[in-house]
Amino acid sequence: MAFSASELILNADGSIYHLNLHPDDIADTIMVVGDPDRVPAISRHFDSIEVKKTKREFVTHTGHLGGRRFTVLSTGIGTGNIDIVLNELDALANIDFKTGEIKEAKKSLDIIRIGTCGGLQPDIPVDTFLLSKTGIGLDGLLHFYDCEDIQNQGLRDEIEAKFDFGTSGIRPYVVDASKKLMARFDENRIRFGMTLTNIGFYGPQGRNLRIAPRFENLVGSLAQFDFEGRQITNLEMETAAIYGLARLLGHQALSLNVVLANRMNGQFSTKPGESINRLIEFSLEHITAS
Ligand SMILES: O=P(O)(O)O[C@H]1O[C@H](CO)[C@@H](O)[C@H]1O
Ligand SMILES: O=c1cc[nH]c(=O)[nH]1
Repeated sequence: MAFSASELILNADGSIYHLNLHPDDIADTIMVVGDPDRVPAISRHFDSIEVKKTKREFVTHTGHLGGRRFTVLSTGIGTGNIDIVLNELDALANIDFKTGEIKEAKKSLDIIRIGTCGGLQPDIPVDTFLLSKTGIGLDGLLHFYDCEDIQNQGLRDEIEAKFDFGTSGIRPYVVDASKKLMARFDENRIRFGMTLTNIGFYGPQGRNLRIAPRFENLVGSLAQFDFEGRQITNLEMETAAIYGLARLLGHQALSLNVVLANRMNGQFSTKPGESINRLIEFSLEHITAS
């Protein structure tokens, strides 16, 4: 049955509502970044750029590099936007916009985040590259979907047992990265870790400028969590939702982040632009290797 106009929303030119893209505008490998300015910082490495489209914070460039087609797309900040981006990317890949029906043969996209984060462990210096083996979401997005079966349930149960979020209603969800994409980064220039995704940058990441966070020493207790020798390494605002929605929709996802803040020793990178450019070059080297 075809989707109604209120569910699969297309613009007058037939493009998808928020991303402003047509199905042909995206490649099968998509790099997602938070900051719209990071899109040209990546596409400047392409041999050619074929598509440039923008709507709100969603900037998309599609082009070729080393004979292969890639898309880079900005999500803006937060998991609310990830809900839009992942659902609309999947619609572009797997719904026929002419008939409004789901295609019989499904396409699986490779979705790779290239982002920034705060580090949680004292021995992970600023400017380190981190690959998220697992995303832990405290933001709640995934609970609006039937998500039990795709979770790392053992780790989720341990987190639920160790952290008491009281009557706040916060319920963690835990999803692993794509093993296929992770295998491309098996080398010692990037550290593998567990990433905690939350709904904000200040209180939800335990920062206290002028409003005291509800949970005292959230960052300290997250840093001390240990599950079979694995620790929570970093905090940011998208990874767990990307992992969860990608898995639910049948796509492969991986998140790579550079540490800009070390929350344990109070440091912030003195060269954030340079660090993110280094992560871009490192990521492209691996993403474009066949
Ligand atoms: O640099 P990006 O990719 O935006 O990622 C991080 O930076 C933003 C906060 O400053 C959040 O989106 C967080 O996840
Ligand atoms: O501390 C930080 C740094 C970058 N991005 C985040 O979400 N948190």
